[in-house]
Order: sequence, then structure tokens, then C-alpha cells
Amino acid sequence: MALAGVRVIELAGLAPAPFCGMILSDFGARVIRVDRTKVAMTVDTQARGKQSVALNLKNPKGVAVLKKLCVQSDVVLEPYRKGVMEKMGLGPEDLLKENPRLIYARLTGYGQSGSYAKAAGHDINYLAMSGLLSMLGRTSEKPYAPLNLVADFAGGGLMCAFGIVLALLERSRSGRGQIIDASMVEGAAYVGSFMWKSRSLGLWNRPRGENLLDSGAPFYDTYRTSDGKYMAVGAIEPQFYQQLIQGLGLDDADLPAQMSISDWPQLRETFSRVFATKTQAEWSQVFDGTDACVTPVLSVDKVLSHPHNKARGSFFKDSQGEISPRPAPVLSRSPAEPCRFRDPFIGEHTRSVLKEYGFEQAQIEQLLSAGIVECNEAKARL
Ligand SMILES: C[C@H](CCC[C@H](C)C(=O)SCCNC(=O)CCNC(=O)[C@H](O)C(C)(C)COP(=O)(O)OP(=O)(O)OC[C@H]1O[C@@H](n2cnc3c(N)ncnc32)[C@H](O)[C@@H]1OP(=O)(O)O)[C@H]1CC[C@H]2[C@@H]3[C@H](O)C[C@@H]4C[C@H](O)CC[C@]4(C)[C@H]3C[C@H](O)[C@]12C
Repeated sequence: MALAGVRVIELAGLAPAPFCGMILSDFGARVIRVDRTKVAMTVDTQARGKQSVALNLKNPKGVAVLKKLCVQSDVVLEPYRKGVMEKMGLGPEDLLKENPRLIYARLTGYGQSGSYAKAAGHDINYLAMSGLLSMLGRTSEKPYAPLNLVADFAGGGLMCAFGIVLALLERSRSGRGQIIDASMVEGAAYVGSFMWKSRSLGLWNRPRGENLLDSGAPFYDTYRTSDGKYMAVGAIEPQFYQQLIQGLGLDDADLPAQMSISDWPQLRETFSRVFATKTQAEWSQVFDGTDACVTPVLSVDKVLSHPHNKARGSFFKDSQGEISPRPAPVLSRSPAEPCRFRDPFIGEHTRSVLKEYGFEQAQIEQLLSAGIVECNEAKARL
């Protein structure tokens, strides 16, 4: 796999950093998640392929253990508020001094500088600060955050993984590590570059929800079917729009022009009325194999069985029977191979990892009995 041989220490976080760690793990990196001690259950639902070491970083001996892990690693990924790592004596200066090849990835909401750097926040706040939230939502409604996909995952976890891969590539030439300041505000805004770069085209001149791609246009929207499901319509180009009209059984001569904005409400009503006459399966039959750009809105349970997804293996079931998306993109020679085994228990690999990283048996026992590290091998065997 592309990242085979890369060792990553991931400090346990909420959503974006776990996703970043999972991407690296899916593509072959060895990811060791450092969990807190005295925690019964992990909140990391993106732990695929990771190992877990439970370590008390409030104790200087715990800090020393982490340093030793980082000296022998390629990447450390930290998801805390600015200053937390420095307070524990684990800031970039401390760790890069001991391992100048280390890539030190800091995944935060607001970045390492600026007046918000130390403030708490979540996806919706970062999305708001990126400018993008102001553009999301239906006409005459308040701004609407699309789950926590944009800032946490696209602008946060994924962008941070991209930064790590870039830093690894650069290190192969320079031999030196570096610090990655991954701000979710900036990551989200960067993902949304198109919104800024396409303003001159007049794509976003109208109020929220009344533009071409924000559900303003009737040919770029979803429609309810007779069985209460939905179809997604993305027929922008005139030649594809024609196929939409044909599939709906409408006559172009009876309809206003596609780009007549003042007629969009009337056109939407017509489309809504027609889509409500057939089931989702019936509409799929009508549009499959055409270029009308009309697809069923699949539920997360149904994606696995759709013939297209099935043919490509786009989703898979793990050993627990859980459906997951296959890691993307697909590399021809060294594709990702997601681990199908269950996620680790907190501290499941403490003993084995410490041993591998050069701790003597007696040292490990001392750390265990002092509560500086915790081990959960027994739970794993149950
Ligand atoms: C699914 C829910 C998650 C939603 C995601 C949400 C939408 C997001 O947007 S996530 C993005 C959040 N932002 C960031 O990550 C930006 C960077 N980070 C921060 O800004 C902050 O870390 C923070 C704001 C996120 C949190 O601030 P906090 O003050 O808590 O922490 P920090 O200042 O960063 O300091 C960390 C302190 O921790 C110490 N530390 C760290 N490691 C160790 C260690 N190994 N040992 C000892 N100490 C350690 C460190 O020293 C710092 O200490 P100090 O403060 O003293 O300096 C989920 C959200 C909530 C979940 C639910 C909940 O947990 C309850 C249940 C739990 C159960 O197990 C499972 C079910 C739950 C219902 C659970 C379900 C879901 O997972 C959630 C709903």
C-alpha cells in the first residue's frame, strides 16, 4: 500500500483527527492511537486498522513514554486546542528536537494563530467562519450546515491527511520533518475555492437558495416520488436538460426556457407534479442509461445493493456487518486495503506497542502498576 512503513501517532480526538488517522491507516500507515487512561469507551468511530495505547499524559512519565514513541515515528497528529501540547512539554520544539524527521500535524478549528486560536468550536463554527455557511440553505431560510461534512471532514481530516502526505513527500527529498498547521476554517474555505473563483461568472449573484447550484434552479434539485423517496436532478447543460424533459414526458414547447430565472418557480412546480406520479424505482428505470443526470437518492443502507456500486465494490461490509465506503481514490498498483477486523479497545495494544518501541518488560510493568499506562488485552480476548 502507498503508505506502508509510515508510522503515525494519533492523539485521540473527536471527529476530524480520527478521520485523518483512518485515511492514513487505510492506505497502509501503521496508526497508533493514544487514548486517555480511565476511559471506559472510545468515541472514535473511525478507528479502522488502528492500534490503541492508553497513556496518562498528565503524568511526566506518561509524557516521556509518548516522546519515546514519537522519536521512532514519522508523524504525530494532535487535535487539541492551541497550547495544550506545549503545556504538556510535547510541543513541536520538544519533539522535533528529538526527531528532526518528525511530521508534526496540528489539526484545529482556527489554526495556531489569530484571536480565535484558543477558542472552543465545532464544525458549524468553522464553516461559518469560512464564509461557506452563508451560502448554504434554501431560499428565505436560515443558513444550513450539511451535517459536519465540510469543515470537520473535508476541510479538516482530509485536508490534514493531504498535508501529511505532502510533508512525507518533501521529507523524502530534504530528510527533514515540519509542522503542519491545519485549520478547519481554512481547509473548508480552500475546498470551497470554486465559490470565490466563480463569482465573476455571476453564479452566486442572487440570494441564498436562488442560484444555479444551491437548489435555486429546478433542474438542479431533488424531487419526491410517489413512494415517498427522492430523485436527484442535475441536468445543467442544455443537451442533458433536453433528456430530462423527454424522460419526464414533457414537451419543451409547453415549458418556459431553461434559463428563464423568473419562470423557475413554475418549472419546479411542473417537475414536482410529474415526479410525484411514479416510484423511485420506476423513475430510475426511466432515466438509467440516459444522460439526463437523474439518479435515485439512495439511503445509506441501500448504497451497497445498487448495481453500479455493487459492480465497483464501492461499499463493503466489515466483520461486524457494518457497511462502510471503500477508501477512495483507487490506486491501480497500490490500492488501499481497509482492515476488516473490529476496532481496537482502549489500551488493547499498550503492552505490545511499548515492547516493540523498546521498553523493557520491567519498565512496562512499572508503568502499568503506577497507572501511567493501561492495558486491555483481557477485554480483547473475550
Ligand atoms: C459525535 C460527536 C462529535 C461531534 C464532532 C463535532 C461536530 C466537531 O466539530 S469535532 C471538531 C472539534 N474541534 C476540534 O477538534 C478543534 C481542535 N480542538 C479543540 O478546539 C478542543 O480540543 C475542543 C474544543 C474540541 C475540546 O476542548 P477541551 O477543552 O475538551 O480540550 P482541549 O482544550 O483540547 O484539551 C485537551 C485536554 O485533554 C488532556 N489530554 C489529552 N490527552 C490526554 C491523555 N492521554 N491523558 C491525559 N490528559 C489528556 C490535555 O492535557 C488537555 O487538558 P487540559 O484541558 O487540562 O489542558 C461526539 C461529541 C461528544 C460525544 C458523546 C460524549 O462523549 C458522551 C458519550 C460518550 C460515550 O463513550 C459514547 C457516547 C457519547 C454520547 C458520545 C457520542 C459522540 O461520540 C459524541 C456526541
